Amino acid sequence: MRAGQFIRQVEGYRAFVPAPLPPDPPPVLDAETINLMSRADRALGRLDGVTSILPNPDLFVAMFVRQEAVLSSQIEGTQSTLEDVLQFELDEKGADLPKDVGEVVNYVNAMNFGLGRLKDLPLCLKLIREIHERLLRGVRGGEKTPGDFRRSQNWIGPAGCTLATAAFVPPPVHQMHSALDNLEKFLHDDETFPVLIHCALAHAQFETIHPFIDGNGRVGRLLITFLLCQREILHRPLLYLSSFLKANRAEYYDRLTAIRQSGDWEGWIKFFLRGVFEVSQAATETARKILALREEHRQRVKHQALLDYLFEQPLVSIHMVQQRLGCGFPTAGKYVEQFAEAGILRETTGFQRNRRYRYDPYLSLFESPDFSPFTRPDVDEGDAQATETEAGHST
Ligand SMILES: Nc1ncnc2c1ncn2[C@@H]1O[C@H](COP(=O)(O)OP(=O)(O)OP(=O)(O)O)[C@@H](O)[C@H]1O
Repeated sequence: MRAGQFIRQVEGYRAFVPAPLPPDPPPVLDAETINLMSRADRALGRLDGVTSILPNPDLFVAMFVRQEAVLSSQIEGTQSTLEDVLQFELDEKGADLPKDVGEVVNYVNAMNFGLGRLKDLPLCLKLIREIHERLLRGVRGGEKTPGDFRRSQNWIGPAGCTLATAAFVPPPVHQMHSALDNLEKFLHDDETFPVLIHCALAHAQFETIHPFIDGNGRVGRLLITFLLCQREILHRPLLYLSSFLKANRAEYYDRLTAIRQSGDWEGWIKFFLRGVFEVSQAATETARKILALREEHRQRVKHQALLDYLFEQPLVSIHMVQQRLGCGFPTAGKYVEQFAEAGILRETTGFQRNRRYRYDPYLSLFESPDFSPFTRPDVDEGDAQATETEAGHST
């Protein structure tokens, strides 16, 4: 078959062994696909463009990465919010924080680590393992050999299913290694396909290989962003598909399944391109709103360095402001008070000491439905039940 073969194992179950990439015959790029690709390319270009005109783009990337990390961990129904993550960064001892906030913080660290490594290492299996190690260190799945490819058979399916009843059994370990070697070669091939098709193929193949006991979804999504940055399509890591994949989870899983069952690479590619377009549009819109907000608030306050800092860290204490601005505590307190009077900061504790302030207008941009506009009434948590999967592994 075009995408690979289901091979019966001596134990009785059937594992899927993917065919090497690129697909043979290659994906048919019909008129619809070419249109979708052109729309997605343009939207990505606009996103890259809008960030390049921001006075200090790195300030904004940080919020996108945090938001992505929250959404990414919520794909498996975890509970962190963006505010939890910011709170954690403010004070690691926050008592009421959900346990999985560590998972989100790891995601941010893994993203930054990977981007740093890409400066001197191509996207390869070694780097993928290093990213996985950082992603799972001390969190959900952390007991499952962070940084190591699996040494046993795993499977995907409804909670409690077995190898025999799994929705999907990835390749056995031996074939997994050959498939990974082929994927690595494919990652280095920047000539055969337009970059977005290349990303679509690489992501799906990675999920099919499922080379880790846990964390395959998170690493597979990071792969897309890393590929786009490495190929300099994006100059900053500003495309995150988690919100789209979460909102369309049932279709996402069905499209991956259709590649294996009927070799339908084309359907997957269209779905992926639609995601890139929608996510890029939404991110561009948010970047524009942030830019407008910044301009508006620049008029209201004198201390621009503090304003810049708030775009990076929208929950602050006076102590943090003092450290960042390198001024005395009373001076920092005075600036913060001015920002509160200007309606930019809001005190959240009600205490006299150890006060915390929140940059409400900025955070609300990330909380608004426009930021993740993909949730549809027909694709909610309940709806995903039929196809929701959980990875398992033999011991
Ligand atoms: N039927 C399926 N066929 C192929 N891949 C699937 C299927 N169902 C789920 N997947 C992939 O497996 C991923 C989940 O794998 P795993 O649990 O190892 O990753 P995770 O990072 O822990 O979870 P998540 O992606 O939910 O955050 C999904 O994100 C999806 O990419």
